[in-house]
Amino acid sequence: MFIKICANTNLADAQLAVELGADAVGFVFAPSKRQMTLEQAESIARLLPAGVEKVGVFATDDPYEVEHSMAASALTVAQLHNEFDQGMVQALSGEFGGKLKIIQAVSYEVNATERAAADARFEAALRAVLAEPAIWAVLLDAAKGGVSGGLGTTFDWAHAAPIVRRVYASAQDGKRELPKLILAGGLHAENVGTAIAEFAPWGVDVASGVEAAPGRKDPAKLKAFIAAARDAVR
Ligand SMILES: O=C(O)c1ccccc1NCC(=O)[C@H](O)[C@H](O)COP(=O)(O)O
Repeated sequence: MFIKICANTNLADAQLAVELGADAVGFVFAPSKRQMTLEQAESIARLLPAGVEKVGVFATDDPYEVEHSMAASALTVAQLHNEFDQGMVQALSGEFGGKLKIIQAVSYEVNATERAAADARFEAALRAVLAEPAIWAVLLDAAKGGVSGGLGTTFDWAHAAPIVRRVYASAQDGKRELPKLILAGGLHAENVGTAIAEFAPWGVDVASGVEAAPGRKDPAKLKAFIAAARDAVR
């Protein structure tokens, strides 16, 4: 199980996540109460072990902003947290010779007034992302009123999981490996086992559920989350 601890804002938290067994740590460049500058993230990322993925989280439609940040830093993965833009993803991937690991977020709207229409949009977005070979992983997250990222909100897993399974099954043509599935959205130590049982994801991601306050990790929550995620797949 790949475990990403997102929205780090200081070296001590990122190092603790790594010591406790996180596979990836994230830094948010998107507008957020946990927003970092590239320079701040870089000063942390370059002190972390080589095997740990250092994820930059962007919400921009400018591929050059992402390209510049990724090329000039110790970051190893770009997470695109805005709506999927195939042209941007292909341009970005092309700049790195197809070697850049790109995570694309796809959000499930929790406050939909028209559930069927929201489901159709979610399904179409997921289908489009899975069809794009430049995507390394898709991150499922919750959205409220079209806003997503670090909300600490879960979504209706029992409703969404069959949609996700169906889209993955129909995208599978046996010719290439599909983007990996990373589950996010309101996860914490007490619910991550259930979430893993529902979706059988390749990885899980958390921000709010391991915090003492926005941008500051709670060591006990962090430890419990990583242990619970690992236990769920033993
Ligand atoms: O974490 C943020 O504040 C954030 C803000 C804007 C865009 C993305 C953001 N985070 C990206 C992540 O990968 C989070 O871990 C993910 O959204 C889950 O967050 P949470 O529900 O708080 O665990």
